[in-house]
Amino acid sequence: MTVDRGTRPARRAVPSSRPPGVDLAPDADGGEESASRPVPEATVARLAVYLRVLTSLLADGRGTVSSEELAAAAGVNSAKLRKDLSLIGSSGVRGVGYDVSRLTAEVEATLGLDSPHAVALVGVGNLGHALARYGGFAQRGFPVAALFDVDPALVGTVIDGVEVQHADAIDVVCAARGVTIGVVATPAEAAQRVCDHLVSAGVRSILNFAPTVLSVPAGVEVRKVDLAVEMQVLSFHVARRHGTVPAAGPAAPSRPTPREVFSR
Ligand SMILES: NC(=O)c1ccc[n+]([C@@H]2O[C@H](COP(=O)([O-])OP(=O)(O)OC[C@H]3O[C@@H](n4cnc5c(N)ncnc54)[C@H](O)[C@@H]3O)[C@@H](O)[C@H]2O)c1
Repeated sequence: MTVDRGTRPARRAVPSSRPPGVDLAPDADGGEESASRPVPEATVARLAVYLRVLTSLLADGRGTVSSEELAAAAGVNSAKLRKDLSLIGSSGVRGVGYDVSRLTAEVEATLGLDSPHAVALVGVGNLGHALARYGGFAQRGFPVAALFDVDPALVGTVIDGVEVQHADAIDVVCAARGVTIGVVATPAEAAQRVCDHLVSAGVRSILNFAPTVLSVPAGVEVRKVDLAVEMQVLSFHVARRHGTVPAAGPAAPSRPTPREVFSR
C-alpha cells in the first residue's frame, strides 16, 4: 500500500523573538497589545488568512510587506492587522514593513504549523472524495495520510496514492501514522461513532462536516463546518442591505411568518 505523505513544504525555523507558547482566549476580539496575552479566536482565524497571503508573497519572492498591503490583501483594516500581529510578538519596521519570511515563520509557529499534521478523512463519499483529492491541504501542511469508509465498494480503492481502509482500522492506522487531525464526512448517524474511534486513536483535533454535534472528552477540539450556515449568514446580510431584516431590539408584534400562515 502506498501512502502519499504529500508535498509538505519544509518548515522554517521559528525566530527566537516569538513568545514561548500562545494560549487561546475565549471567542473575543481586541484586547491589549501584549505578546503574553492569550490570542483571541477571531485573531487566530485572521492569522490563517494572513498566512495564506504571506505564503503567496513568499512564492513571489517578496522580502518585505507593509501592514497596509498585507491588510488589504487579507481584507481587514491595517490597525486590526497590526494589533493581531502584536499579539503574537511580531512588529514591523517603520517605513519598511514586515519581513515576509520572518513573519510567515512567526504566524506558522503560532498556528502550530511547525509540527506535522497528518490528516485522516473518514467517509469517502461525495464530499470526502472531493476533499481527499484536493491537493491544497498537503501544500499547506496537512497531508491526507489515511482514508476510511465502510462501503465495500470503496474500501481498497486508492485516491491520490492513499488507500481507503475499513473504518474498523481507524484506531490502529491513525495511531501508527501519527494522525493529528480527523475529518468526519460521514452521514450524521455515524459521526459520533467515528469521532470516538478517532479520539481513542489519540486524535485531538476533529473537523466535523456531518450535521450533528459531537461529544468529545476534555482536551479534544472540534470545529464544525456547515456551508448552509455560512449561506444563511450571507442571506442575513443581503436581507439587511435590502432593509427586510428588523433592527435589533425587543421584537415588535410582527406579521405572521409564511410557516405560521401555512399552519393556520
Ligand atoms: N458541512 C457542510 O457544509 C456539508 C456539505 C455537504 C455535506 N455535508 C455532510 O457531509 C456528510 C457527507 O456527505 P456526502 O454527500 O459526502 O455523503 P455520502 O453519502 O456521499 O458519503 C458518506 C460516506 O460515508 C460513508 N460512511 C457511512 N458510515 C460510515 C462509517 N461508520 N465509517 C466510515 N464511513 C462511513 C459512506 O459509505 C459514504 O461513502 C453528510 O453528513 C453531509 O450531511 C456537510
